[in-house]
Amino acid sequence: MDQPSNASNPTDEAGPGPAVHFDNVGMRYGRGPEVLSDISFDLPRGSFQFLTGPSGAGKTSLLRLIYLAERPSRGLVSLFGEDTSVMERGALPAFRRRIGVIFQDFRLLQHLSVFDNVALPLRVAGQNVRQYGEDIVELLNWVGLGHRIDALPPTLSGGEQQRAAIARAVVSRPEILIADEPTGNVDPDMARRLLRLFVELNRLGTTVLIASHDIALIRSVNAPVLELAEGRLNRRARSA
Ligand SMILES: Nc1ncnc2c1ncn2[C@@H]1O[C@H](COP(=O)(O)OP(=O)(O)OP(=O)(O)O)[C@@H](O)[C@H]1O
Repeated sequence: MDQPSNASNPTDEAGPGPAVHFDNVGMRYGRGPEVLSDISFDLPRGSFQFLTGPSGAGKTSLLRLIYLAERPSRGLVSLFGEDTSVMERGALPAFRRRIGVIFQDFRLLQHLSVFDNVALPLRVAGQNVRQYGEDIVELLNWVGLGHRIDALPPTLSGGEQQRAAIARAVVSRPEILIADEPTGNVDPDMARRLLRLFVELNRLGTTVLIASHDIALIRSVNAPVLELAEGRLNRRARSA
């Protein structure tokens, strides 16, 4: 069984507070009903946790709150000890750059090659991509895309697009990685390989939260499981 760090493991930009803190959070879309209610949990810096629950339970909505794509309708969401409700709009892009996200719909830029999609977070951070060329190729080999480096996303299978999105999310070693069903389109062997990548990233200090329905995947790592049901959280130390 893989053993993530789950220890407080501050990064260079460590300040006070956990990587993610939710206190009594509620969320609704527009004027609709609450899709998340009374959500309280912490992701300590350097921890690794799963988020599970049936379809419609609110997993994606919770990840969207962490990524600052949505605001809570009540309660407190703080990142790295900062209350997100008082963050100025102009500060959001810099915060988002500290978070690697694997979306369910991948969100690759269709006109850029696999390599350039994966290099994008480094470019945005002002890094010299040439310097990282070999690392990017190595990462693409690890996720089984070594032969598709120059391909455009519309020519890739769903599983290949998902792996390119994963490589893009981890390439800059973000402080937080949130992943929405990151192994939903790959076979069990590749799922285990991708999980090893997340565990390794966690060992290097990244706080990881993975939303997944995949019980076998969850059981293969010794990590806490946050379980959502109808927008509310039941915490379990481990999956059953
Ligand atoms: N943009 C939206 N506008 C209105 N309601 C939404 C929106 N997105 C999600 N919802 C609703 O919020 C609830 C939680 O959805 P969410 O996508 O967060 O669940 P989930 O656990 O991620 O589901 P799945 O496992 O199927 O991806 C559902 O009732 C859903 O219909």
